Amino acid sequence: MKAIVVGTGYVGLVTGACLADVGIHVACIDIDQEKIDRLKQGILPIYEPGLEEIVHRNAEKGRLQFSTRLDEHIAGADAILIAVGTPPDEDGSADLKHVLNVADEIGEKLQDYAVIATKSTVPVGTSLKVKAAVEAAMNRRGQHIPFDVASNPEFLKEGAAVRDFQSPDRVVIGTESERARSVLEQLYKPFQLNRHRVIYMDIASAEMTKYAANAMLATRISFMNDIANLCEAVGADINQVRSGIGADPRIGSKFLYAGAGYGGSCFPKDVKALIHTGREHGQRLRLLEAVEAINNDQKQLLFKKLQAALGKDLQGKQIAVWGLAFKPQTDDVREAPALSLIDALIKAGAIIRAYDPVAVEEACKHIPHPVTYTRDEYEALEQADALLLLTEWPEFRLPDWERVKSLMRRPLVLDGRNIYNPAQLRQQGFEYHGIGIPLR
Ligand SMILES: NC(=O)c1ccc[n+]([C@@H]2O[C@H](COP(=O)([O-])OP(=O)(O)OC[C@H]3O[C@@H](n4cnc5c(N)ncnc54)[C@H](O)[C@@H]3O)[C@@H](O)[C@H]2O)c1
Ligand SMILES: O=c1ccn([C@@H]2O[C@H](COP(=O)(O)OP(=O)(O)O[C@H]3O[C@H](CO)[C@@H](O)[C@H](O)[C@H]3O)[C@@H](O)[C@H]2O)c(=O)[nH]1
Repeated sequence: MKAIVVGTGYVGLVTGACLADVGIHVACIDIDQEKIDRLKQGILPIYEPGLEEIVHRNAEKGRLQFSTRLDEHIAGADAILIAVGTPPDEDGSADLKHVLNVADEIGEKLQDYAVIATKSTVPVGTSLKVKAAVEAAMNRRGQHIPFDVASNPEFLKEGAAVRDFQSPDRVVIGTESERARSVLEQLYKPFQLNRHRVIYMDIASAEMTKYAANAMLATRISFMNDIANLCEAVGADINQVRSGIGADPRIGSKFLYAGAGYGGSCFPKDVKALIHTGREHGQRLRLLEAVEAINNDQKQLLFKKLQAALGKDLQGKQIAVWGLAFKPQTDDVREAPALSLIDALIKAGAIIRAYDPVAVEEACKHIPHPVTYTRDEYEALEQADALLLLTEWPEFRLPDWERVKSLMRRPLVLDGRNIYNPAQLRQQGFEYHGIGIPLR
């Protein structure tokens, strides 16, 4: 089989590499010449556990190619997967220009039958727009090559992307064509070894499934953050409450962690886009409006906690930040709580020393302010008035607390991911604040 993946970012590169790894011939296409040149030299644009080895192995075998030229690879492709970005437009809607540009290019270059499947997260109706754009481009060149469109949303999580792709909970395929269904069935067949389910549905439902899944997960997080803040006010402990409710199989124990708010390239943008779709159709999604508002507040919660502990004026205060990525095991800082918090702190006159095991390079691109990035977590603590833990990297879990205390000016710990034991830290002389953890 031969597949083309257009867009070689988090989704495209993981998809291309994992498909090549089961023997499919894959060409990963991107418009970013530098990204493609580096990939050809074996340099990956992202940090994702396990990915580099798969890319290198399959590139060496010649099964995985990288190019900016769709026309040079399109002949004989059974499936063309669109995996370009769909960033939020000014009004919150998903910007489809990259997806439709790709559709247009496919229409110009297609030589024989292929299934054109959209893996990007796109609003209901986009696959039909893709179809129309491909047809329009073919009309312009006066040729009619048969093709089908399908919606094939991706559910991988960053930091566990390879595992999620190779062993998915489900693969959703939305198509109205038997031929397309059979091509995509073949494409994903090698992964059925991993007990996953392929769920077929109509195109609109597949497109909606992706947004509904992310919106549901974001809702759980905002719900827990709201309850956490109440726990703190009434003297209850969100961690104990989480264990208590998560034991009910109707609720389940996953995705119930209170914290400094959800970030990443998906939840914030997809919740926004779904709210926008609702408005467009006269169906206000009031629950999701609240989910978004709670999350925006939650991202500033540690700022308020810091002011409560150190006083309103943060001018000249030295703040150590542990973790910049929006979650562990990734270098992605898009919409990371660390970004908005550092912005607010610097505007308030605070001085930041930050450490992250892999995300510093990305953070530098996104944080316009002067921040001192340190070589390890201890260096960030020198003369600090407070430590903010923002990403639960494994290496932050068991620090040498005596050393931490000796380096800091004031032993104040604000744990934005609830990874530390409050009683133990308080016993060791720290002032500890978590999210939804009683003050004493
Ligand atoms: N990142 C995730 O964890 C994740 C998971 C599931 C779904 N998604 C969705 O998948 C889509 C892609 O997300 P991502 O994080 O991989 O994006 P990304 O920004 O990492 O990568 C997108 C790539 O597309 C390329 N591109 C843009 N226009 C192009 C064109 N016309 N031709 C060829 N390449 C082009 C860009 O240069 C970039 O390399 C989005 O819709 C996102 O919502 C993302
Ligand atoms: O209990 C939890 C779980 C997660 N988070 C936060 O939620 C954000 C998103 O985490 P996660 O979902 O693990 O990462 P993503 O890589 O953004 O993955 C989500 O977004 C992808 C893109 O659409 C989907 O494919 C995935 O299924 C979906 O989990 C991060 O900031 C986490 O810190 C919490 O605060 N509490």
